[in-house]
Amino acid sequence: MDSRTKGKTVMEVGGDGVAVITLINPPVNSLSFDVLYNLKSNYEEALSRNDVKAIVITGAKGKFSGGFDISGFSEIQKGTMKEPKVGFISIDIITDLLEAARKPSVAAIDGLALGGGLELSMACHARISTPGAQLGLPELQLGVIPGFGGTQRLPRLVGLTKALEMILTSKPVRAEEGHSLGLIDAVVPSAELLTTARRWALDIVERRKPWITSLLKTDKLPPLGEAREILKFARGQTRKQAPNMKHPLMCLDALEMGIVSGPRVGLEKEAEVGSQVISLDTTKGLIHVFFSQRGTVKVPGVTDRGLMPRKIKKVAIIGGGLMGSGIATALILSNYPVILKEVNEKFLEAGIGRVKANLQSRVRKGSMSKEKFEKTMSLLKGSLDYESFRDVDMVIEAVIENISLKQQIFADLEKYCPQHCILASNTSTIDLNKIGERTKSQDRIVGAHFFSPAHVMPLLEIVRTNHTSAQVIVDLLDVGKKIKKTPVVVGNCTGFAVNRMFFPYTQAAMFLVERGADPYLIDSAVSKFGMPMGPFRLCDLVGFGVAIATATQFIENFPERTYKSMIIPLMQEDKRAGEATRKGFYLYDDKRKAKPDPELKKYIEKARSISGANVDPKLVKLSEKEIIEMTFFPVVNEACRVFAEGIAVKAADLDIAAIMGMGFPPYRGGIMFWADSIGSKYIYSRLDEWSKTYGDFFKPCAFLAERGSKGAPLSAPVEQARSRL
Ligand SMILES: CCC[C@H](O)CC(=O)SCCNC(=O)CCNC(=O)[C@H](O)C(C)(C)COP(=O)([O-])OP(=O)([O-])OC[C@H]1O[C@@H](n2cnc3c(N)ncnc32)[C@H](O)[C@@H]1OP(=O)([O-])[O-]
Repeated sequence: MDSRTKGKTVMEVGGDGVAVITLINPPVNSLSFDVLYNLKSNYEEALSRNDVKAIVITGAKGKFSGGFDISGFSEIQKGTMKEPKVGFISIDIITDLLEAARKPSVAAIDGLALGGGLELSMACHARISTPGAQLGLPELQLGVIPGFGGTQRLPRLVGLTKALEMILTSKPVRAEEGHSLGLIDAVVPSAELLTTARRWALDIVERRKPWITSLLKTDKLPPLGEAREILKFARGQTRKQAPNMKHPLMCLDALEMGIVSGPRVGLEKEAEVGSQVISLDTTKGLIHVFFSQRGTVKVPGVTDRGLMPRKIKKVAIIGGGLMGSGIATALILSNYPVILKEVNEKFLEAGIGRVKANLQSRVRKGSMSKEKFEKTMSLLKGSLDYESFRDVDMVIEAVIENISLKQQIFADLEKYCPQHCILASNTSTIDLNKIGERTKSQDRIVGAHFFSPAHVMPLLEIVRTNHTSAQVIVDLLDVGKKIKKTPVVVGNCTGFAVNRMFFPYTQAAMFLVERGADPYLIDSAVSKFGMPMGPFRLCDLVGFGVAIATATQFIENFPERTYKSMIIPLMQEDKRAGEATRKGFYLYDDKRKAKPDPELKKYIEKARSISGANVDPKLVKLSEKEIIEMTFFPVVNEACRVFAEGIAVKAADLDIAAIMGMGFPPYRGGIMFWADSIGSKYIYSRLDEWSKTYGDFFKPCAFLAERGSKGAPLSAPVEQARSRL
């Protein structure tokens, strides 16, 4: 392969008259323009050769194709690549050359056919797949739409309702389901895939199998009136679930056009819309997230040293509380044998009970069988001492945030665990150097910061100190992957990356309320912006105990920029501590439904009188845009500090940390990406102005001041960061 080209296809013509075209573009045989143009010329050759009767398309190394090369979208967005004529790939090549050819084609699908990969296969005249292969159109998840004919062919092959489900949820189906849906013609073992596909192709030539043109099928489509109703419902749902995104509705437009005016017009509409969506801001954000998420496991100086992860055969967890039991659940779900240690029988029983309950809820929902439940639970053993720790490869401490307790635990661990054992702490705020102060094992001490509930939340902050060895990080990255978490490697400091960003967010909200802003309007504006809930609803959910404990750590460590509000402590004093007590910023009914509480005013007024703050008429009447700026620009400011200090190595890691740890909307690309879309100059000027009026909480950090003064992007690499790593 030429080093400048991205992928290719090769064609081999067999003595049976079947030309096998193989897509080759590791690792997932994505359809780059090079692959697509190669495919076109192979196809033209196959059609012109007299010794070719039929064509089979397949992918190299057990994968059909992961779809269009997503980096192509980024290049089109940046203007470094020119988009081909609208419809050139989907109409000229895939429809007019491939599907309308006078020689039949069969797709031989191994492993996966996603996005453009599945679309290419749907233009073939039959599809043979191996068991378990994944088939899907996940384009909406990336902010684009199925643009190689998927909006037209999928409903014609599987019916409108199923096609909408697959497209709108971006979820793939397995080959077996694909077979029952009519998407796949036969499922055969891997070893028989090519021979079956070849034979099938020749059978089509000989008219022993039907020659099906997916685009012209109509039998699975509902009558027009019914189709319109189904689409209307889908639009309503989409508007509700993704109110800030245009591309899903644009995708539905293309789909509807094909049903109402015929597939050719539908294809044209799809091509037109497909080209338009590439430049949407939300699409830019989602594509950035796709690559950033995969980039978190690439840690300079760690993962580029050729280290192989060691096998972790057994894990011990200390503490069976909410976090410890959640972590244990995540591990046994991925087949790691786990020892759960507690201080007494009662706590141990409660911890194991929590793990059980976590799994039972899966059984209740039907996502886990009873047998699997028993098998998974059998991986968990309880313990009251360290004797069983003698052969563990990793320990995760998850006890309460108490430094001396943690120091004692780590000193004990050093005595009982084998020399190679990784000693991890799930602390969310405490300095890891302090935790390991009483050991000589600093090189194997690392933070494994999970988010609650640990078996559900997708993020794992891996915290390294100056002493943590690269091998330990590589090992933990591997565990993270196996338990299906997105790991982000960060440096050691109070709050690490996520909690440091979270803190100014809630503080800004408290500040605004003390100055007269309406908390419910703040929550509503923040939810509309795309957060799963506003800061006040979130405080209620997390509970005021946690909020106060975190605040204490921040006040101690960053006093100069902490806004000290008494609202939460005052409510806590009155035993309203959030959702668990049914009262916090909201009142909660039996079904945990939140409703505003007029009594809240009383606490706000009291807090205001303690802090000496005055109602500020300007802040009482903030627009939604201003609310977003005043709550999120302080977050950007803190993210800049985290980046400048080298706590995060890449700005993109902070984007992922914000999305997966805080719930920042992915279609805004993450905190730094979003900030850059607004511009450092503007953010700096707003914070600077507020800091002059309202104090140091808003004061822009030196990094932001420097970049803001030049209007430079905040996400550009830090040249000489005072790296703590
Ligand atoms: C006009 C166009 C119309 C068309 O309808 C649009 C599309 O098809 S849109 C596309 C619709 N398709 C999709 O949305 C599918 C997107 N992909 C996936 O969902 C998963 O990657 C997949 C399930 C395939 C493999 O999961 P896994 O085994 O956990 O592995 P992994 O996830 O870690 O990825 C390994 C490496 O492959 C890379 N890479 C992967 N796919 C692509 C791609 N299409 N392109 C480029 N690169 C891609 C990925 O970046 C990573 O690179 P690196 O340098 O090693 O970091």
